[in-house]
Amino acid sequence: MAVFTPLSDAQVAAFLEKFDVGSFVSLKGVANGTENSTFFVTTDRRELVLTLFEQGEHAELPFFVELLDYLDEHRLPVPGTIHDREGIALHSLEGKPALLFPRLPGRHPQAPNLAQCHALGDTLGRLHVVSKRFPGHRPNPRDLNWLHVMHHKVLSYLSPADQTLMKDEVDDFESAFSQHDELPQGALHGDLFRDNTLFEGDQLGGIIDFYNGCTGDLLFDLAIVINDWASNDDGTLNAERYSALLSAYQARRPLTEDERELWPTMLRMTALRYWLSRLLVVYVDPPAHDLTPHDPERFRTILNARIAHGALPLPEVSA
Ligand SMILES: Nc1ncnc2c1ncn2[C@@H]1O[C@H](COP(=O)(O)OP(=O)(O)OP(=O)(O)O)[C@@H](O)[C@H]1O
Ligand SMILES: N[C@@H](CCO)C(=O)O
Repeated sequence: MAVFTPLSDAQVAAFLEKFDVGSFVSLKGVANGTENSTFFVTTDRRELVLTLFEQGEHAELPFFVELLDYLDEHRLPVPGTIHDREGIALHSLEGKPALLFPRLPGRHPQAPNLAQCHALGDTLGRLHVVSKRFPGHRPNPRDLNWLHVMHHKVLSYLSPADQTLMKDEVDDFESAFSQHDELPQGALHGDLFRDNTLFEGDQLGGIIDFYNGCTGDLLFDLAIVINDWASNDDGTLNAERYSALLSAYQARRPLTEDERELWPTMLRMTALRYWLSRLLVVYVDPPAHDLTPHDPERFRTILNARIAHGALPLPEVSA
């Protein structure tokens, strides 16, 4: 149950009075989610989501508000924050930072079909086109520097073969990236897994959970998406989902020559990023709550598959 800070109906009813969203009708804690307390709130006018921030750098919340509002203004399907009557989005409730959002329609796809992959590729391409001009700045906290520093913390928990695998990969990434100029930059979602999207049928109703949002290599975001959305159970790439997603993405933003060259490396680097972050949660910095952590093995499998088979060819960009 991902409600770490319970709220009463009366508290939420009083909170809503600051906003022009109608009167409180009901409140329901949201069971999924692992980081923040999330509630579905119904008023006599609309459906809302109330999020209390339980962890992380609260100083970074204004960045997330600006990013969500910027993307919402550019007609991306994201929950732009709801501002109160004085224009303020970020509030405090029960001593925790609090944000109010529209509730977006849809469900997380477990096994995305090709139309859903196409829809996600198209929207991510549009998002990256507009996010290049986003004025905010938050360096990617899970970039190669982070991998370099943090992988040392988990080595002692790994088999000798996995230690070698992880060290060799980080060396390879450093060597590959040092041979290229800076890749195209912009704002990233930073964690665009299936469970951070909402679909109604084949229609993408929303992209949520921007709390890994940052600025950096756009290719990093795309590689995270491909590893989660287009991997088979054995970690190999699923050619149909891969092609549907990347064709749609590249119709909006064709990859540059440097990005095409670094693509197989970026797929491996983002696989290792999740292998490592999940290992850190299991061994080094377990959360206070008892929710089951995500399985690190999944991303070791994906990494090994990328090493064994490389990336599939990128689809041709139609002129
Ligand atoms: N704007 C929204 N519209 C509809 N549903 C939402 C919205 N925001 C959050 N949710 C629902 O609440 C759940 C938890 O939200 P969120 O992913 O932001 O929480 P979290 O604790 O950061 O979780 P995670 O483990 O994914 O990091 C989502 O899986 C989704 O079902
Ligand atoms: N999407 C992340 C968890 C949330 O950051 C993972 O699958 O490890």
